[in-house]
Amino acid sequence: MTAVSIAGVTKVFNQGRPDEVTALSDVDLTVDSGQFVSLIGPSGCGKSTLLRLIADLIAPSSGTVTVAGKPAGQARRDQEYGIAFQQAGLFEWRTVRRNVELPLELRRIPRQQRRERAEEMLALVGLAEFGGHYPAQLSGGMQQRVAIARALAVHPNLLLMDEPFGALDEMTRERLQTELLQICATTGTSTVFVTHSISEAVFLSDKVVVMSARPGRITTTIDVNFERRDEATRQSAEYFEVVTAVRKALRS
Ligand SMILES: Nc1ncnc2c1ncn2[C@@H]1O[C@H](COP(=O)(O)OP(=O)(O)OP(=O)(O)O)[C@@H](O)[C@H]1O
Repeated sequence: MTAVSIAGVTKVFNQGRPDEVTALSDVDLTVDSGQFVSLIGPSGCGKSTLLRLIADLIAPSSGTVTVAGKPAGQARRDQEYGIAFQQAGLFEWRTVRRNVELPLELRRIPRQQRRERAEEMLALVGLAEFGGHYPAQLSGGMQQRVAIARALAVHPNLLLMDEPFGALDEMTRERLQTELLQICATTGTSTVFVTHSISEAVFLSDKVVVMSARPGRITTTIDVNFERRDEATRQSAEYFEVVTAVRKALRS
């Protein structure tokens, strides 16, 4: 089963105006079910634009975007995906639990069921004790975990993440990477993950998609087949080999 299929997609902003920008040109990408795919490339190469097209927050100028076998707009209406961005984007006046419940409220899920699902998701991200806290009482890493719990609350088949760990220190970031992999393995969620970090992309992904700027294109796709992904992986020769391959692809 294919989670995301992008075929011949071009995105031009401000078409026909002096400030016209071709953000993406003729992009093809397939994300298989359960696969973890990272998008990496220089600033302005269209990573966020590609993610926003998958989420149907913007429409392509040409080409097609299919999510879970449906046109992207239908997939959005059916809430086939969850989104987490660099800023956790929590509502300060809502408790952690009620932040996680929000997408369920929007779906008109009954209160009891909402509460149970929120507790389940908070346990999954290791925050079972913090449901009654307010976001300001949590560290940045904990807030990011709440955002992930919220994105997963509707049990989406697809998770879209735009530099979700960008604002975190290195140690917290590595811990959350490991947690995210465990969550994806437990839930079978497919993930499209935007990052600037080569090491993060390599550690997390089944496939690293390298992009170039002006116009944004996919230049190289690197498959990653580690048997395990743990602290030892980060020290292994095969890990450094893939890191080097991605770095070379980014340079060329
Ligand atoms: N709404 C918009 N209107 C006009 N131009 C836009 C819009 N959104 C993005 N762009 C342009 O499209 C190009 C790609 O932007 P995008 O944000 O996708 O890049 P990115 O790879 O995610 O960058 P970064 O790594 O810096 O976050 C850039 O040149 C940007 O200026």
